[in-house]
Amino acid sequence: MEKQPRLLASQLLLKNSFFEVSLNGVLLTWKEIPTKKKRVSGGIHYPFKVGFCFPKFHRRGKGESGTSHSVSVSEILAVRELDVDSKTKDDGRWQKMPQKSTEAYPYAFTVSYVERAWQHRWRCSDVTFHCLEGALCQQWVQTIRGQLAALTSRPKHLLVYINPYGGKQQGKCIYEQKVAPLFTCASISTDVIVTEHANHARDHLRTEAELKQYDGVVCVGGDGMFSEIVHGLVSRTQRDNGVDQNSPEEKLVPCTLRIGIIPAGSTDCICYATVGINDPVTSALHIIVGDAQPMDVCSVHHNNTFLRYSVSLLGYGFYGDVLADSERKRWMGPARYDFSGFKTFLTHHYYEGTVSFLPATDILGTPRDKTRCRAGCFICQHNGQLYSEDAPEICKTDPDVSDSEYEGGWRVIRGKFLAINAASMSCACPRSPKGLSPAAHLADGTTDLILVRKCSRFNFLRHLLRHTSKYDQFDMTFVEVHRVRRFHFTPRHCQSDSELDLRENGKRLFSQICRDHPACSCSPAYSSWNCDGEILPHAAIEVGVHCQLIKLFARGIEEQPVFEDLANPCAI
Ligand SMILES: CCCCCCCCCCCCC/C=C/[C@@H](O)[C@H](COP(=O)(O)O)NC(C)=O
Ligand SMILES: Nc1ncnc2c1ncn2[C@@H]1O[C@H](COP(=O)(O)OP(=O)(O)O)[C@@H](O)[C@H]1O
Ligand SMILES: [Ca+2]
Repeated sequence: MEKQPRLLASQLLLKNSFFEVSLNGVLLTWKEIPTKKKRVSGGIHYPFKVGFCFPKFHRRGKGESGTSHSVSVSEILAVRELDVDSKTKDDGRWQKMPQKSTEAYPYAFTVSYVERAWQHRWRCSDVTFHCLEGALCQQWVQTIRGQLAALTSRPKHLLVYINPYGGKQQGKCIYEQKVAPLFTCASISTDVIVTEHANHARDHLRTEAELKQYDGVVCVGGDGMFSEIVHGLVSRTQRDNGVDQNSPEEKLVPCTLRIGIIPAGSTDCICYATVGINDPVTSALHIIVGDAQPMDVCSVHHNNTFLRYSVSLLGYGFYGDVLADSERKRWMGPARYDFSGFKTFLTHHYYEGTVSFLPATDILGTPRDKTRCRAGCFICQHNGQLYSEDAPEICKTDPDVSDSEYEGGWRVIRGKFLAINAASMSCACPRSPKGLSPAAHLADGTTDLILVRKCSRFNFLRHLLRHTSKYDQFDMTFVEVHRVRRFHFTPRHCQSDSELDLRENGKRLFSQICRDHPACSCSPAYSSWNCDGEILPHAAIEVGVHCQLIKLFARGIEEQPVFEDLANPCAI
């Protein structure tokens, strides 16, 4: 096969203007040639001259010499030659072209590329260049294709799971109308499974799927569906490597396949916090360009028995109660969380228990930082390396808290809590764009443990509302936050091993008591844990963070200085 040059430059026609079009292996650039200088090079290409430095991302500008655009080759989705025969056809696109141009420049190719739109959205744009000669047109197509083929991080074959009942039950339609056409455009082949029941995707991944043939797994659904994929992939990887998930101390083996999330759920917090928006087209484009974002995963155990993994929120008290209540209202769709949230806020239950945790003192960053985890995050890179070197788990003690004790580097806090939340990442979502722990990191090997102690309804409301404003939700006397590597929780009235199953017995018991005593303002002894949108069957749990156990087709939220909220920490 003829070797294609890496550098290519020609004068080509775009709409009704001539452009200097060049490709240098990194960027495709087209720059308008001022009208009076318009001429046709007749397809001669010449060595590319780099006279100025292009910015990293696609950019459009208008200088004295006309508009100029540049697109990173890594963000080109596809290139296709326009069929010469079709050019004579009477289709709308060609009708808009002046007759003279189409006749004079009968060969054309179209480049589809990523364009950045508002609020972290990505869109697919097309640009069509017209040439005088077929050979030149083909050379452009071949050269661009060659450079795309050299991008080894791009997936070619994907396994797709669709939850048809997630969110507003639009999963199938979203995939077919918005995502599949983009995959086809980028020559990605897929095997699609529409799930027939809960845990279908998890069990298929864990036992049946022939994973070797795929470059990634895509889930179309919400956080619960993503959680299924994580459980399937992580369990499969541990089984294949002979690792016992039941041992809380075991170091888990990272998964090699990346996971893509096409948001079609109710909260979509994992998608939102890793891409910056819950938008199916944006997510599809991140998959196509082959992005990779490592992520921490928490393992949750009860008495040395594995319960579940968590990637976003582990919440006891408020968020556990919201989830437990909302599960009975699935028919409401995403609005069930607003309804149950309001109801749970009014019940204002607190729960007694002991939280012990191993602070992550040997890392960069704290939960009160003003800096945020963003694309290319330095803290995640730094702490990730720290963990990969098997750093010893020795932590300094902090002598500053009256009701806490130290036990071998662990801190122990007993109290009455309205909420205990562990956020392994910010948990930003459309309801709270800054999230439960705005400074948490996606891949630093820690989780932010937020303890909200018993306080008045008014104060709790202030705390909740601060999740939706620029004010610091941790800057309140009844709230504390710790960046930890492990933690345990034991409810005060903890039962022995043959402990009651919370869902079956505990809830019934306490709701019964309260129904029998409607005037009683006491709180039930147990809440439940909300683990990425699933209820855990036990209240007493042990949690450990596994640094960068999985990878997503994402890159973290890209900086957008214009939209950045430089929060003023003044309290209301
Ligand atoms: C009175 C105003 C209150 C505003 C409080 C806003 C805080 C919102 C923070 C939400 C953090 C959600 C973390 C993600 C949890 C998901 O895993 C879970 C399951 O999501 P899914 O149904 O699978 O999409 N959703 C919920 C609400 O528990
Ligand atoms: N075909 C199916 N039928 C019923 N439940 C399913 C199906 N596929 C997946 N699920 C379950 O639906 C739950 C919610 O899915 P998810 O996609 O997260 O939507 P939502 O964000 O609305 O909760 C998940 O726990 C998942 O296990
Ligand atoms: Ca983390």
